[in-house]
Amino acid sequence: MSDRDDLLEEIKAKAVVHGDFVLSSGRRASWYVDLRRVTLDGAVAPLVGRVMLDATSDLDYDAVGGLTLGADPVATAMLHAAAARGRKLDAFVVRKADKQHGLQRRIEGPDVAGRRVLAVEDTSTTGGSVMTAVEALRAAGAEVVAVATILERGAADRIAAEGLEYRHPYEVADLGLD
Ligand SMILES: O=P(O)(O)OC[C@H]1O[C@H](OP(=O)(O)OP(=O)(O)O)[C@H](O)[C@@H]1O
Ligand SMILES: O=C(O)c1cc(=O)[nH]c(=O)[nH]1
Repeated sequence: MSDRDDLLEEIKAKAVVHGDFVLSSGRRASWYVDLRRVTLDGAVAPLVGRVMLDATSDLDYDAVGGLTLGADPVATAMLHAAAARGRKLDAFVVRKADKQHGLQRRIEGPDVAGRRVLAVEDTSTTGGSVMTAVEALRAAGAEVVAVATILERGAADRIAAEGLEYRHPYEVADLGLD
């Protein structure tokens, strides 16, 4: 089995939940994929990092992150997987709102200004969250080379309309859901 196959089995076993849910966008859905249950699982997080690095291996970027909270463990998993492969990859966290005290930074971590960065998510439904991160990154002077999410749930058209490359190792059909 490949890393991609192994991670898919972990997602199906641990993250898919059926019920009546309100999504981030306010839409309702009869199923939810709680990817935090895999991205924060100590046995599975290294797999997340490798799969996301493999899905973006042809892209040139040296920092990765997105809108807190779902994006954070994805970014750090990639950082550690890259380190295990002998590659330095920084991570960053985009706050949902400006911080009012301390250094008042919207984007935490090593500076992204002038750098080629990858904007990540755990899943994207409307693309609203990841585009919030993209806008904050551009405002901070970063060049966003692409968007990458573990599971594409419906955001592909919006991300394409923004002229952004979009990588996602899995889509809804892979989970047997629609
Ligand atoms: O493509 P979208 O319509 O924006 O939906 C996807 C977003 O929803 C979830 O986060 P949520 O807003 O629940 O917040 P959290 O990451 O802080 O848990 C998920 O982690 C994505 O960030
Ligand atoms: O759209 C969302 O808010 C959403 C959908 C989903 O399947 N998982 C998740 O964490 N958020």
